[in-house]
Amino acid sequence: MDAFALLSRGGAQFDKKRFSKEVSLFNGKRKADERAVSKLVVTDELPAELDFFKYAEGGVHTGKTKKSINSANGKENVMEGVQSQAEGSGSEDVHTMPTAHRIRCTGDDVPTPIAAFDELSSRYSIPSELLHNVTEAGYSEPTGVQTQGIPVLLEKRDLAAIAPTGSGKTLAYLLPIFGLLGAPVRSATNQVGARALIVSPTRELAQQIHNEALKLAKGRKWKIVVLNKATANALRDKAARKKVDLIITTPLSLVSALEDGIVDLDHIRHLILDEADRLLEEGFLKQIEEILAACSHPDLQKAVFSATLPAAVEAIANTFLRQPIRVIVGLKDSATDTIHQELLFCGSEIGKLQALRNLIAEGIQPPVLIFVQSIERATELFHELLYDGLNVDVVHSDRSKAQREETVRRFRQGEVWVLVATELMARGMDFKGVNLVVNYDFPQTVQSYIHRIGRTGRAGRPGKAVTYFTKEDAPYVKSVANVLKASGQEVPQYMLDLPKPSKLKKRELKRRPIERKDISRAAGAGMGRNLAIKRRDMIRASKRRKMDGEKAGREKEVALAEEA
Ligand SMILES: Nc1ncnc2c1ncn2[C@@H]1O[C@H](COP(=O)(O)OP(=O)(O)OP(=O)(O)O)[C@@H](O)[C@H]1O
Repeated sequence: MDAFALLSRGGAQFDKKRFSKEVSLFNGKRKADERAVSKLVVTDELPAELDFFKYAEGGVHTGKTKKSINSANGKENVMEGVQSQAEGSGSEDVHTMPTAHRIRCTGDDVPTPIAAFDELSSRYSIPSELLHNVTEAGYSEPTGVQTQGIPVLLEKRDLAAIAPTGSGKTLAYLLPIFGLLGAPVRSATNQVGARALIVSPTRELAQQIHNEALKLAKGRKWKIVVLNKATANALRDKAARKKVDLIITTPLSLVSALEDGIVDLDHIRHLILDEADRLLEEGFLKQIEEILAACSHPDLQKAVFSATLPAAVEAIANTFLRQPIRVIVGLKDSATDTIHQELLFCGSEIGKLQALRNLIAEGIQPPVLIFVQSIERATELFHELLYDGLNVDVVHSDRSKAQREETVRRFRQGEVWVLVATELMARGMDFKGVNLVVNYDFPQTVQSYIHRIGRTGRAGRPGKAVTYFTKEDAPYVKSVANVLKASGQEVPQYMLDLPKPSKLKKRELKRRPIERKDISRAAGAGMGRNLAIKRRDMIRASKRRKMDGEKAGREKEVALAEEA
């Protein structure tokens, strides 16, 4: 289908005349030679540059047949195939899913899964308005993680849920929370304050969860608050605080609200850690410990959710989960199988830029998300693509909250077709129609790879992910190549034969990304002097315009705040 028709289906409007240049770009009508880029030769054999390892034989790994991107029955079902498997000791209950979901479930007294949302009213007295809102959202049947996760949470059990990106984990915890919150408390004397808490690693994700929660709670008078400066101010009023039912927050916002004494977690009964493996990593762990300590209710129910949960992090989770039930959908730490994945050796930084320009020249379907490893590189690549005349924007943590929100909004609406992003956008963000993810910079961990590419191929839709690597990344390629292999994708054998990185090297990479040549320097390298000067001037002018725009925006914000 035509990319623009596809985007317009989601309500976005495109002025093809005004953006005729971009339209031709995205439709692949622009001649490749106009772009003065040399074509990269994609090879299945070990590139000479990588032969310093002196061991790998070339050839495509053909041990597995490639899975089709759509499910075999053509239904928009997130999961396919039945594969239930016992894990752990024989004393644990193991559920065999009667439906077409690959689920492994361990723990004591595992609740029976649901086959349909309707069952929730008879089994758990879930209010009809809630189920009506589920139907209104277009969810006709529960996804794998929902079939098992929802009853586990409704039976007030602790839960560790690991399910692929885009498989509906948000609803798997929101629906039970609303089911357990009961009727909204209206009388001031009975109000105790927040009874449920959802923690997510980024503001953007917290905001997205908030939007989903509002949709699901439509018609019910629960007070749902996403913590930010404005709401924190409002919560200084004790009476306002008592009215809150559910708080959604990042760890940092919550800890500073706790320190300011404007949030009280004594009555929290349900705590969800979304993207739990990220939250339990160094950097967030201390804050999570503070939050756990502040949730002092004896009946506190805790649940962790993620698409990835490495064993070491799960061990940390198990220190605070009480007799948890563990639900794994699909293969643990694997990519969603509706994503077609490619790994591309580009030789050098110049090669990466050429590869991206080739890809664009050949025609790509927006929306496209491009990941880089740092704020500087995001800015550089953004300016390169802007210079190329693309409808592009950039999002990273150095941009103001208002700018970040606006960029995300415009990307969702289809007003921005290519978004350059840092790791900030890698987790949880639900951009429904993303057709392509490009890992311009090789991800620092396998988990990062899985989450980044998981921005496409969501809710059973097909998607594509291309990952570039250079000689410098070669030591880390094998782990990602194994993810491709596990998802049934074709992988050149030499990638699988590369040596594993040592634990030390992995730790180093996790701490600090690989040093790379600047994108702008790489961009200038292949050009004539005059072209390079012209390019530099254009980028400078665009930076100036952007800074002027941002300054004006900030002044407007201040003026508005003062008016308020
Ligand atoms: N039962 C359902 N049927 C169809 N679509 C659903 C269902 N439940 C959720 N979805 C849709 O699936 C998409 C992905 O859901 P969600 O964002 O919760 O995924 P996730 O598993 O949390 O992904 P990630 O690991 O990336 O955070 C959303 O657009 C959501 O609206």
